Amino acid sequence: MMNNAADPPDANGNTPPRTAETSAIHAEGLTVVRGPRTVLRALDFTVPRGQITGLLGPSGCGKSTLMRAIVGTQAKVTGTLDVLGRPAGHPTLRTRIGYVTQAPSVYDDLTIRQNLDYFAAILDPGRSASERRHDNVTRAIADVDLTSHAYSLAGNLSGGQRSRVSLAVALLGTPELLVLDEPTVGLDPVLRRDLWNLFHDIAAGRGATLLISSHVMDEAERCHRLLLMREGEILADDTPDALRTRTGADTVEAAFLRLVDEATANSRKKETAR
Ligand SMILES: Nc1ncnc2c1ncn2[C@@H]1O[C@H](COP(=O)(O)OP(=O)(O)OP(=O)(O)O)[C@@H](O)[C@H]1O
Repeated sequence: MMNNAADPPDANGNTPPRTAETSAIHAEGLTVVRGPRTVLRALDFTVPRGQITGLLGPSGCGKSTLMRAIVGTQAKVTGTLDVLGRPAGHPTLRTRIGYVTQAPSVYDDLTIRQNLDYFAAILDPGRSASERRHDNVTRAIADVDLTSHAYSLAGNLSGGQRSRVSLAVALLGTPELLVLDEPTVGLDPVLRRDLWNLFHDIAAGRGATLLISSHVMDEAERCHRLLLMREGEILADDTPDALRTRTGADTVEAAFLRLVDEATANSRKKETAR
């Protein structure tokens, strides 16, 4: 069962601002079991609003599972997981969150505009909404800088353009939270840089919160905050600067490796003490 976090009054009896107002995501003791395995183990973390938080860690550490829990599509989730002030999976969150999975659903035999028209019709159905849908589709295509390709078949696009179509789909409902699962995978350095600039424009321009996973550590440097994961646990929840300072490392990658070594040494010590 998931429960909803409530903030207790402070020493003066005042109720502090609800976590929902200051954070986009708040987790306490978040645990996910998949098949026979506990894939996420009692995670505690907060993702602030209006910033880009990077979710980084090696393949298989549980990034996608965590994202699925946040967007409400993951089974066997226990602990507290609040998203935009509601328990994850709450029906009112559907239009407030944009989610792009690792295997984006872009139809190759439709144009960019037709792809977006299709998803807009699912999100905002009915004849009376057709003008609003048209405007939203035009805006989402412009947001990802694909206006000049709007009538190109998706099958003829480059990898970077396809990623931007998926992002446009996620932007259709003007979501407050964007959850992007490895959006830059397989892209060359120039396209990756362009996409990251776009993420920053979205965060700054709309005050949206972005949670972006990656296993490429140099992308960590582009985030406001980082959640570093390893084997279903969070190793660090901090800014890139604070992480480098705390570990005495020059890069986030080196900081991550030091934290991994520390965690391994600690678990060895615990095993020897048993
Ligand atoms: N249906 C399942 N049953 C059991 N275990 C699963 C299932 N799906 C995934 N897992 C395991 O859960 C762990 C976390 O998977 P997840 O996809 O969340 O990792 P990830 O960090 O997103 O990896 P990647 O970067 O490769 O996508 C992995 O060890 C995986 O083997």
